[in-house]
Amino acid sequence: MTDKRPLRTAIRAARDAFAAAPHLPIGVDPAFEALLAPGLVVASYVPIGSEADPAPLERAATALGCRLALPHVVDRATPLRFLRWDPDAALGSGPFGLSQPAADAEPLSPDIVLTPLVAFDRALNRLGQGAGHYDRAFAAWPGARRIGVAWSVQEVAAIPADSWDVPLHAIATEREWIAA
Ligand SMILES: Nc1nc2c(c(=O)[nH]1)N(C=O)[C@@H](CNc1ccc(C(=O)N[C@@H](CCC(=O)O)C(=O)O)cc1)CN2
Ligand SMILES: Nc1ncnc2c1ncn2[C@@H]1O[C@H](COP(=O)(O)OP(=O)(O)OP(=O)(O)O)[C@@H](O)[C@H]1O
Repeated sequence: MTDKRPLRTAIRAARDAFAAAPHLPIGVDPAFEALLAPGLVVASYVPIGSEADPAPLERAATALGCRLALPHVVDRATPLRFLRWDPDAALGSGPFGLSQPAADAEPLSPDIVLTPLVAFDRALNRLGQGAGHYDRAFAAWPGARRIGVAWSVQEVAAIPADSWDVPLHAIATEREWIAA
């Protein structure tokens, strides 16, 4: 397996520089809206640092009657859970600087997973934080649509993929919707 750490370091730096300058928000493509329907569970995330902000996609989802969930993590080793998120409810603080619902919020099974990432390629491979939280969630909910959310500068020529890496169905950036 290739060492993914140098790539993470380089792309995090590019992401920090991008986010520090004026930029467009993440776009809401009609192909994303076409996935939405009343009652579906859309798992989103609260960005940390310079991560892409999925808020425009969350607004599209709630406008079309979807319910929102957020990941809840305990530590690197424990699989994440998706817990119900009422956008009016206060969030607590979790590990890694995360904001997340209280541990006793209702667990939900996601239909669509808005997925944070460090780097992506045009073959829809994704590189994450290295804890395997999303790779394990994708294995646990194979029926969910996996939508990466990223700034365009996070694109690389090719992600070194491992056997457990699960490709995304599409990626939303501030410039384009990338799908197979
Ligand atoms: N916003 C957000 N929420 C998320 C994730 C994520 O990547 N982004 N996760 C994705 O799995 C899960 C949390 N898992 C995480 C696992 C490891 C690290 C981590 O090692 N962070 C680095 C700093 C990263 C940076 O500088 O950008 C660290 O703490 O050293 C973060 C989150 C669920 N929620
Ligand atoms: N389905 C799985 N079941 C158990 N462990 C897994 C699974 N998928 C990945 N892992 C473990 O997670 C660890 C991290 O993997 P990797 O470096 O590919 O994470 P990543 O691409 O940064 O993704 P993530 O955002 O999901 O953390 C690896 O040690 C791997 O063994």
